[in-house]
Amino acid sequence: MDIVTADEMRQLDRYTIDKLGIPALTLMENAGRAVADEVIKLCAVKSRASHENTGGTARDYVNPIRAADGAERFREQAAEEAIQAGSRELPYHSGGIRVELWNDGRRAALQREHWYILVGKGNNGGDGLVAARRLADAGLRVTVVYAASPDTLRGEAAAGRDVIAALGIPVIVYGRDDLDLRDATGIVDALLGTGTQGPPREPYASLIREANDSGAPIVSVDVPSGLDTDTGSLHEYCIRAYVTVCLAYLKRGLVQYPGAAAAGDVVVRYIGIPPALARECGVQLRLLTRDTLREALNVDVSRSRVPDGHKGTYGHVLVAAGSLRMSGAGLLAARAALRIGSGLVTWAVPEALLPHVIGAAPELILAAASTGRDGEWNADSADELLQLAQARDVLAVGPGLGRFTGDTGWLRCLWEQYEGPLVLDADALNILASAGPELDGWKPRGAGAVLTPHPGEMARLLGIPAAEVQRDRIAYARQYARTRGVTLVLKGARTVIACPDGSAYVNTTGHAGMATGGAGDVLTGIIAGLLAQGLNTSQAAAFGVYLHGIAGEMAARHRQHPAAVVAGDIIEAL
Ligand SMILES: NC(=O)C1=CN([C@@H]2O[C@H](COP(=O)(O)OP(=O)(O)OC[C@H]3O[C@@H](n4cnc5c(N)ncnc54)[C@H](O)[C@@H]3O)[C@@H](O)[C@H]2O)[C@@H](O)CC1
Ligand SMILES: [K+]
Repeated sequence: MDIVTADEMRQLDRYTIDKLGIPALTLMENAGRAVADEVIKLCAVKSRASHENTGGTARDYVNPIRAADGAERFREQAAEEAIQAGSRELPYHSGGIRVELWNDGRRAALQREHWYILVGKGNNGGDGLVAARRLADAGLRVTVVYAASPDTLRGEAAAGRDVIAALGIPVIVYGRDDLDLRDATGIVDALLGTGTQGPPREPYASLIREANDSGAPIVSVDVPSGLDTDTGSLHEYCIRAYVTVCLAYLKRGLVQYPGAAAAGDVVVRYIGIPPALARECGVQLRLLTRDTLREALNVDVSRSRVPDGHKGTYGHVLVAAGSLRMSGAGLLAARAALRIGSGLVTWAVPEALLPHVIGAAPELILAAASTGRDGEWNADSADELLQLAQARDVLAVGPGLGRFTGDTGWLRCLWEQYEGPLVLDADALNILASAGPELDGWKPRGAGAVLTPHPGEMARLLGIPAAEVQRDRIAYARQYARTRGVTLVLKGARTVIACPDGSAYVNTTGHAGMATGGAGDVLTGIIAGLLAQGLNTSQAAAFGVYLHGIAGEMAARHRQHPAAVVAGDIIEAL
């Protein structure tokens, strides 16, 4: 699934209308139909909820986990339906008549619904007007609320306005007529879409506040009004949607927090814009799903092993991590590299640490590196590590490393002289950050490097505040990956994987329970282990992040609560 900016969406709209000749009105009709479909589905959930459990809300019946990885689940569900629809078994051949209008049983429930359709003056409002008409046809009570005088609507939206008037659907003009949303059983937010410029101005801001305060479930058209479509940050006034019906392609703001939370469940609907168009037009950002891994990244997600393989077939990882005070970080990374299927894993530690870790994981090969002051790492160990690394397929550096005198030169030596792929995490990233502009003089790496910063480390790498990184995670991750020629994994909810060629992926697996000490060290080990098994840096980073999240989900099920998950559980779930 492709993810676009508002600007890219406008270009794709224009191309579809001007070059392919699909009329704008057709796109708008499809968009409005998609919105009306979701409203009717929501009404069905609500009526089932009140039937099954008086006092329950619709929210109780929608699995909240869907919000976290909803897009993929929805897609899988759609695929299942498509397979069923394509079944070769013919359902009947009686020559009977099937009437596919609104079925009467459902109509009775729908007649109890009163939905307010909040309409802005652009095309987002136009989509809302189509939805209003279709919902009225389905039997719902519908009131259209214009944010601005209906005379200001133009083009297709104006055509929608005229149909609403001709049908006699009740209309309120905000500011001119009284609005009371207390009897709303639901609200469609068609105020602002991808054409939004800056924070919502009046009267949009007040309408957004009133809609949120009403407590009625809100279905947003395309994006919640008040969301920054390109970054996922929220303006002061922003709709809190129950469902967002996103049109044609996912928008960036819907897949990054806090926008992802404001959007509720996101449903992406086809409206007539060819799905392949985004990629043909150069869009390089995708949601990370099994399909993406298979099709865009060419990853064998079934992880098949050759029947006559031996441990050499699956690679040898060298992990340089852990110190006297933080030996566990190195152990977690090394164990994860084993559990993901590496043939062999060597864990290198300062000599002083070695006696303490013997036997910690009998499957590991241990190697001693020369020890510095207080038993920590020493800059002299670079040559020893290079020696060890020569016979190994990947070098992972950083978890629990600590800082030491001469560490910049030490890391530069590994960066420039080790010929295999590198994975850098934690203190290795802090060393990079402190190298500052000196980095420009480091030789580019042939075999590539994967950097796995959390927002704080990313902020240090860029020399900007962490809050600024979080404001536009996708842009910062891509910019760094391109300029430094590395694969960058920006961790956090909805991890971003940015590749040196400009392509990038947004992950949806995992959960907030994985915000626990050592989870990042496990990810480092997973990525290193996948590299050792022959994946390239983009494949290993993307597949590693995806699997790490799935393992976290499995661990949460096993522990019966996300908060109970610890890093070691993620390794066991692998
Ligand atoms: N042909 C197309 O371009 C299609 C567009 N579609 C819909 O159209 C939307 C984009 O439509 P538009 O480009 O007309 O833009 P919008 O409908 O998102 O909003 C633009 C309108 O809002 C006003 N506005 C912008 N920023 C504002 C702010 N901060 N406060 C108050 N008012 C503000 C502008 O003056 C303009 O009138 C999409 O999100 C989608 O819902 C769909 O109908 C599919 C086809
Ligand atoms: K909207």
